[in-house]
Amino acid sequence: MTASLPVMALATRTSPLAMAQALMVQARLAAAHGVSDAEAGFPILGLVTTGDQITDRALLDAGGKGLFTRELDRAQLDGEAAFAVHSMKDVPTHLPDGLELACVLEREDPSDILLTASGPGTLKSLPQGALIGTASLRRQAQALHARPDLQITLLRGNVGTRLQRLKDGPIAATFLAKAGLKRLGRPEGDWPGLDFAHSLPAPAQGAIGVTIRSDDDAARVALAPLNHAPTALAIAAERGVLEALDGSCRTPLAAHGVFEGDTLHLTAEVLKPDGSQRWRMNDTRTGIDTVEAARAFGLSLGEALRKDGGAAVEAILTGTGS
Ligand SMILES: NCc1[nH]cc(CCC(=O)O)c1CC(=O)O
Repeated sequence: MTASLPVMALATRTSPLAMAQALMVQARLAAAHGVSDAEAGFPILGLVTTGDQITDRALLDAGGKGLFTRELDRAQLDGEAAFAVHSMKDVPTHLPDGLELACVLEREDPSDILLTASGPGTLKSLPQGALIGTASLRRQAQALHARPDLQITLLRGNVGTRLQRLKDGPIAATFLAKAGLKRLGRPEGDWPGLDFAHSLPAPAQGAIGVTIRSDDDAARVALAPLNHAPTALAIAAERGVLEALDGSCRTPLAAHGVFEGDTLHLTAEVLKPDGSQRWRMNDTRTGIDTVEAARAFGLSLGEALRKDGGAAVEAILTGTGS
């Protein structure tokens, strides 16, 4: 490379996890293009998003999609940043006009872990009636499906805050994505992940993506060596499930895709928020090699699940169910 590469900024949220992820992308860009001063070639632009400023209520009550992405989108469209680095789990299925997903890094372990003050927990190991802190409808519903005796309360905040809350009581446990803990270099990142039988991850959990402006060919070319095709295809399928089943982030749903050889295995699930019912389906496809084909696979599995769930699932999707 490429003394000719223009300086291209990376927009990111300012949370410790978002910053760690932006630094990963920055380092990989610098390595891929032989840039010795990564921060000079690919400076990081930290932005506070609407979602970051909401701490006192469940995100689902805050309204609107893309609470964690809007300000990053704007920075890209305004030309302040060539790239925005995202946890793909937080990115709405439809990007704003003028932006596109240009690269997805190889996925980290997508599983959830159950954090307790005394170490790794499992849904089975929790005491009768234990109080779980979470802001995630999916995790709430999955926990209650496995353990109807559990109690749920709202808990948000970074890992340190949450650990302190667990120590203070009365909250016994909280769920976190293993990928985030690993990227923060926390020892809990090496704890065993929860079994997908009860704790199927959110669509795209564990995957980092980078968006660009659709007209920015230099940015697209710069990112190409960072893309991991099996991850990009797996999360496109998972996000297809999301697209078929949810417009609102108010649906407890999970999806996981993984390749075995050239066969993509996809599992999708919807639950009642109170965990009293769960619908799960899986399917496989061979030879999927475009994001469009992967999305179509996900859409079809999501639609099949929707059909299978009938009026009960429809009531959950429209928010009229319990
Ligand atoms: N909802 C916030 C969020 N978005 C992405 C991650 C973790 C990292 C990832 O999934 O890539 C987290 C934290 C968590 O759920 O524990």
